[in-house]
Amino acid sequence: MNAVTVTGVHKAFGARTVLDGAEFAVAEGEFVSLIGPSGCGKSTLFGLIAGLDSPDTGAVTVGDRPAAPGRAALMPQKDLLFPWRTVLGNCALGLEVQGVPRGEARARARELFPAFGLAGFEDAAPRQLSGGMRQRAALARTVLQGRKVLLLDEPFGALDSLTRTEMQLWLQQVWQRDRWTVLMITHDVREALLLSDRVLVLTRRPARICHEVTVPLPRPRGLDTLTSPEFVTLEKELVDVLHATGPRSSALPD
Ligand SMILES: Nc1ncnc2c1ncn2[C@@H]1O[C@H](COP(=O)(O)OP(=O)(O)OP(=O)(O)O)[C@@H](O)[C@H]1O
Repeated sequence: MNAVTVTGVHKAFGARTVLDGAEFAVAEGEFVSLIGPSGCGKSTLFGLIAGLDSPDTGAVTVGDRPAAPGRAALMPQKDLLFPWRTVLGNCALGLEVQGVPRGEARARARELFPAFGLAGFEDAAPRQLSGGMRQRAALARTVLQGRKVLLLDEPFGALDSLTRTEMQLWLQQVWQRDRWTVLMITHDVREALLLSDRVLVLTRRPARICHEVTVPLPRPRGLDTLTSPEFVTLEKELVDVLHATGPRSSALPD
């Protein structure tokens, strides 16, 4: 069974059509990246899969049921850690909102801290964390919600390139251990290829999927993967497709 199925989805906000026939499926345990021009509708698509909004026409299913809040866990672009809660309190928040008693929620969150590189920072305030640690905390909070599907909206977009590479390798490692189904939005072709089983390219707005790349590179992938001939060939293919999707950003007004 597919973990996510998007079928013939159209979505408009007023006169602005954002998605026009978006269609794809993600298998259980698969890591798929979405890449496309700025403003083309990627976050809108995530909102539909997270059940925060509905398509005008078409269907979105998560597992065997229509998308609805609580079926997929969304990690938004900004980490949204509450400054007045400790790191542990922030990570446990999703569980507490689901009604898990506070002590149990915190105990379950605490278990993740070593693998997420946060051990020793349980009682710290979010402002005491580095950018990479904040993103790992936000991801821990997302994972702790216990959903089968994770929607990661540019999780490393704000990080410097060294931290970003470290985080990519770390994410691959925890994903290989736990095999969540992941859909990740990124603007970074190398990040998409390094982490994904498949990369889907969206057109500029109104968006649909215009290209798909399967990434057959063996895992675990490391820094040497980035310079392998297979990787470089796929990178060129994706860059060429992205350039062909249109010269102007979809974020510009109509
Ligand atoms: N709730 C809304 N009401 C009106 N317009 C919206 C709404 N949400 C998104 N849009 C518009 O839909 C378009 C797509 O936005 P979206 O955030 O999905 O793009 P994106 O591909 O995720 O962008 P980026 O790559 O820059 O993050 C934009 O033109 C945006 O202004």
